[in-house]
Amino acid sequence: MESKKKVVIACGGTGGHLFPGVAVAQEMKCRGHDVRLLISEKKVDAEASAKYGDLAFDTVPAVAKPATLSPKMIPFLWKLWKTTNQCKALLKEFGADAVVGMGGFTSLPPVVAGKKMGARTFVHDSNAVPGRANRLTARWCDKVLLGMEAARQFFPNSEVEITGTPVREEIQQLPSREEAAKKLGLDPELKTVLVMGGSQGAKQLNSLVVEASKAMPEVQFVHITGNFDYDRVKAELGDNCPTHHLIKFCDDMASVYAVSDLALIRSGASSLSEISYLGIASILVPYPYAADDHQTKNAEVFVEADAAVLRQEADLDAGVLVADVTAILGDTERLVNMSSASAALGVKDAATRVCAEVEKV
Ligand SMILES: CC(=O)N[C@H]1[C@@H](OP(=O)(O)OP(=O)(O)OC[C@H]2O[C@@H](n3ccc(=O)[nH]c3=O)[C@H](O)[C@@H]2O)O[C@H](CO)[C@@H](O)[C@@H]1O
Repeated sequence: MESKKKVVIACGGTGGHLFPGVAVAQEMKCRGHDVRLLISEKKVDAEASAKYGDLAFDTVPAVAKPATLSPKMIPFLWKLWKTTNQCKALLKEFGADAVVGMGGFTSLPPVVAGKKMGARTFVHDSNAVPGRANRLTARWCDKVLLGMEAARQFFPNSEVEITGTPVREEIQQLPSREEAAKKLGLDPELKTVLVMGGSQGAKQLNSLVVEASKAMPEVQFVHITGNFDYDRVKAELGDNCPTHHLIKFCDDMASVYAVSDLALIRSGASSLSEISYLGIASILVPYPYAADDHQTKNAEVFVEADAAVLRQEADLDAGVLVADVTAILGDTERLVNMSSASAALGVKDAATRVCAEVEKV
């Protein structure tokens, strides 16, 4: 084994940053290193980290960058400075050798603190168009680790390694379809569609799926609505849809993936890394307000590989959804081909690759 390292992984703000961070931490721990995860104080981070009691989490304030000319810029810079000092204290107490930032402005202060204290610094970006915080830190951090080749062009002056985006341990080892269906109260025999709107919610998409599913009673839906939209979607669905199952927040994605034949989801990078790891075909509906429209660019990678169908929310109605779902699930050869194309995009050893880079410290 490489010599034991003390590694801080900054991964707060959203599931899309937190779960790849957990995956890196799990692999680091397996390899005998000491790991601390820095997440934000947001409820979403508390909820998402709750089941990983064997990992050590610390919280730091969430830092979100306002528009450059906004008057909120001054309080932002003040908070950034204060949080960076807080991170410096945490890093010093832990004796960190390396800091890995998984993206977002919440991971900026820990990476800055790491740099100032002489630790090795890494940023990982999982999107086709990298986030702004990562583009900023990439200028001086030791190495930029990327989920997708498409993002390389944004870092012409950095040392770059394409590692793929790590996937949590439990998703690497799914239960059987029957076991998972039993756990979730589903029918393992029915063709099943996973619906997931991502961290920013998906009110319109949620409503369209409810309307579409009523026209496809032979298809089973596992629909993760997000905490905020659950009651509204439940009311829209009514009581007569036994094949449409709603989940507020899912802490057992492994079971959900194990029963899913098709994913109808946003194109957030972590969800994409998971469905490609597992070889699941998809209909992708990018979050329309994502920074630099990066979810469309993420989705395009999957569409170009014939692993997915891309639908912009503005062009979507229930009829289009019914047609897409029926066409894919009704054509076994197409479903198998899309699933294989999805699997070909998955990077099975992404966590190992990230750890191997950090171990070079
Ligand atoms: C709106 C927005 O800008 N979102 C961004 C955010 O990800 P965001 O968190 O929105 O979405 P992602 O698809 O990247 O990640 C969602 C993660 O949460 C998990 N999950 C989801 C629901 C649930 O109930 N339980 C659960 O465990 C999924 O399995 C997945 O691991 O950061 C990503 C990584 O930079 C970006 O690609 C996304 O575009």
